[in-house]
Amino acid sequence: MRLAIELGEQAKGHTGDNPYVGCVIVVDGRVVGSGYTQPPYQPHAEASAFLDAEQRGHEVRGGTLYSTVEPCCFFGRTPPCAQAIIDRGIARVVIGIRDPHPRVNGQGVAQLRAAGIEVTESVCHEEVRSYLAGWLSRVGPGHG
Ligand SMILES: Nc1c(N[C@@H]2O[C@H](COP(=O)(O)O)[C@@H](O)[C@H]2O)[nH]c(=O)[nH]c1=O
Repeated sequence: MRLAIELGEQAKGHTGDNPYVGCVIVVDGRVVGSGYTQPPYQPHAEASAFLDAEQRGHEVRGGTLYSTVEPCCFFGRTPPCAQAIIDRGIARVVIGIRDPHPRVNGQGVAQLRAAGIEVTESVCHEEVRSYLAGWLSRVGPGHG
């Protein structure tokens, strides 16, 4: 998760109204892909990490995906990350904080769990809240 936070920090200032999320995919104790949120209309952190793994020729099936923020679960400017995670056969998802967006806010986690994926929440959540403080203050107090 600390590596995901470092990656997310790299996107700060380049994601418009979106959170600057970082994502790392691990298979058998090895990082097989990683990424961070691209500018609006371009891949989210999870999609970037999947692309990275693909480009490096690494299999992600059965792996653990770490994301600083709960994966989105609706079609916005990009397709839903939760569905991509399910489709790719990820076995476990670890998140820092929930996405306070009214169309996500726990529904991304619920969708993953309904698909049989183990979800662990609130990992390094204080560090995540701290690096995302700018975005959290824009989306409102008490969120995440
Ligand atoms: N940047 C980011 C997320 N951002 C979230 O995605 C939603 C906006 O989607 P869109 O209009 O497609 O950009 C909104 O809920 C926002 O908080 N979600 C993620 O899974 N990963 C990411 O890297």
